[in-house]
Amino acid sequence: MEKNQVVTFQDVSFSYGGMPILEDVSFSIPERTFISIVGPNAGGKTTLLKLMLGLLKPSKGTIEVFGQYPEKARTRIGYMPQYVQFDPNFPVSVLEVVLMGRLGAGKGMRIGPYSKTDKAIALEALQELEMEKAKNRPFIVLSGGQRQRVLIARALAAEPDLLLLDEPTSNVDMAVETELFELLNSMSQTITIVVVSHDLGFVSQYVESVVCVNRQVMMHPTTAVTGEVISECYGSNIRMVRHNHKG
Ligand SMILES: Nc1ncnc2c1ncn2[C@@H]1O[C@H](COP(=O)(O)OP(=O)(O)OP(=O)(O)O)[C@@H](O)[C@H]1O
Repeated sequence: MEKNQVVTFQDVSFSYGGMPILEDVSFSIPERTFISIVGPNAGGKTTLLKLMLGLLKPSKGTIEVFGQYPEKARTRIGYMPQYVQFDPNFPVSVLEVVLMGRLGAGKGMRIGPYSKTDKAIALEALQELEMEKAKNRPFIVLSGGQRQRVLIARALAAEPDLLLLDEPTSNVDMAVETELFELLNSMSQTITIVVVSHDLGFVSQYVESVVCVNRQVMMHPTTAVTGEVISECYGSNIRMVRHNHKG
């Protein structure tokens, strides 16, 4: 059966001030897929996610998420940014960090105490990432990898239909990275997952398609990612790291 498109970019260009970052970008992401955005540093990967979230506006072209303007669809999106700062003088607990994911969930922003349902969903998300035992610990005392799991749990607590993760495994070891990608892979049976990664060799074992971002955007099924495609995406400055495929 033909899948619906969750994200559609049509002839999109974007500049920061006068500096062009993306030019005439057209691609779409079908529902219930697991894809990765790859490309060289400063190629525009984070910018692409911010456009999907409606945090940035294109200078040209149109973007639709779930058939709406991105900012209207935001309550259906879970987002884990690349960098998250927490004030060490404000020792928020792990559970409180995950509960923040409930603030934008459902019908829109709201202020007020968290409900029992919010707490149950936040705990479930922590369980999924095997971090429930740390729920009362201050977030700032966690290791980099543990923090990353908690931040993924926060994105999941929004019960998103589209999950955007910006370099979610940059601080975790290979075993945890593998576990996380297996979890994301199984979650992509029901929701759409987009992961920004530097490690094309690793993500190729899990994702169905890669979106190569380097001013232009090209989408390829993982099976069609050849050496030629890689050098087109990264230019000649690429050092490929080979990973052993499972099975
Ligand atoms: N707020 C901003 N103002 C001006 N320029 C910006 C801003 N944010 C990003 N840029 C520039 O836009 C370009 C693309 O940045 P972006 O963060 O999208 O790249 P990226 O592919 O995610 O990079 P990386 O792999 O290093 O995380 C870079 O040259 C960056 O310096």
